[in-house]
Amino acid sequence: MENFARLLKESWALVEGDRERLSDYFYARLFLLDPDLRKLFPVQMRGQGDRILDAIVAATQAIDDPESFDEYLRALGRDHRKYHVTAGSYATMGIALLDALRTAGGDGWNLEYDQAWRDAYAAISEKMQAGAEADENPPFWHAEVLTHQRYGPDTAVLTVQALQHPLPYRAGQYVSIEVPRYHPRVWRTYSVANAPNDDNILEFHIRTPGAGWVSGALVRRVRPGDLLRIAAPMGGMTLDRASDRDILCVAGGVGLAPIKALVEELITYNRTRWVHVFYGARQADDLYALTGLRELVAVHPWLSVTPACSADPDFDGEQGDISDVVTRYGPWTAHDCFVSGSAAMVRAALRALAADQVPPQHVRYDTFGSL
Ligand SMILES: NC(=O)C1=CN([C@@H]2O[C@H](COP(=O)(O)OP(=O)(O)OC[C@H]3O[C@@H](n4cnc5c(N)ncnc54)[C@H](O)[C@@H]3O)[C@@H](O)[C@H]2O)C=CC1
Repeated sequence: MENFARLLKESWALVEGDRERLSDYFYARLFLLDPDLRKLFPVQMRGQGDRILDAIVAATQAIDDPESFDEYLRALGRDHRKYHVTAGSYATMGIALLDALRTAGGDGWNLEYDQAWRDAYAAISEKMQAGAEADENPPFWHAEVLTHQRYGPDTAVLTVQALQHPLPYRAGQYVSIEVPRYHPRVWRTYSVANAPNDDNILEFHIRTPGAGWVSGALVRRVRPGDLLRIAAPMGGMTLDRASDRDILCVAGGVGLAPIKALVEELITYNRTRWVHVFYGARQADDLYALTGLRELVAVHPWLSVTPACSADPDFDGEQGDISDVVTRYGPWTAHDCFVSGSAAMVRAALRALAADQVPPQHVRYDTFGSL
């Protein structure tokens, strides 16, 4: 296993510097092998396009962590049902991937690398297909936008109702969303911001300072009554109900979404665990969810919320990056910890918790594949 993981990492180092070229080769080869697959993908591929390749690469890099690997891949397989991929498409993707790696790797590529990727892809696609086959839910849900609230130019909170079938998920998980009216076949992942409920209503917090295709449409264009599509829930940032440790939550910006869902789940049963939420944003105006959190603090004695601003000297509260603020309140050694935000923020928070000697198995986070 060690040698296998080493070969994958070594060979990836050879090609990762030019991911764009790898991606171009992969899709060119894929559509040449099976032109029918082209219609499953967005019109515009580059940059904004599909992320299948990213997902495969993230999985191969995680292969030395078999436990998370298994559930991650099964969930990815369930999620990929939204593309209507068949066993045949998995095989074609494998051929395209190997061809692309060989071409991008050039003279540095060798037979050992080839075999390692072939084996890795076989293991990955087998688990993905097993996950997909075992799933009794539809490949995606149609969902109607019920409410849409803007907070400043870049942020929106929306609620949607999944139609026709219940959408089972756990607090802390994320789903991918398509806005067919504006960007057909482009899917992006977002954490669900509320706990599961009988009405099949899901809340999402979206922020995008740039144009961001799906996020841009969700913040600026979508209106109540519009239809979205939502694929299978994924992610392991969920509560361990058997644990009696107190809880630390660290959220940066709209990374608050899954944390809010976890707090809502705790409201349904928690009486004994102290829950500390650290909520960071750049400016006070970006703390869009603070009022709602304070309302919860007022009625749940076990809950505390500490907001902080990293670029607002006038803010009457904690100053600095949220990871530094958390450190000031530690140690967190005996807590279950949940971290959610940008990849850089998650990295900083993980470093802070490691310095506090928090055992890694007590820390949960989802990075959607990129840390
Ligand atoms: N499950 C998850 O992990 C989720 C993650 N997200 C991600 O959260 C991010 C939120 O973005 P915005 O709302 O624009 O927030 P942002 O990027 O403005 O960051 C908010 C706060 O996070 C902290 N932070 C940011 N970069 C940091 C760094 N390098 N080191 C230490 N602390 C840092 C600071 O306290 C900052 O004020 C997005 O990247 C989004 O994809 C969003 C939802 C769920």
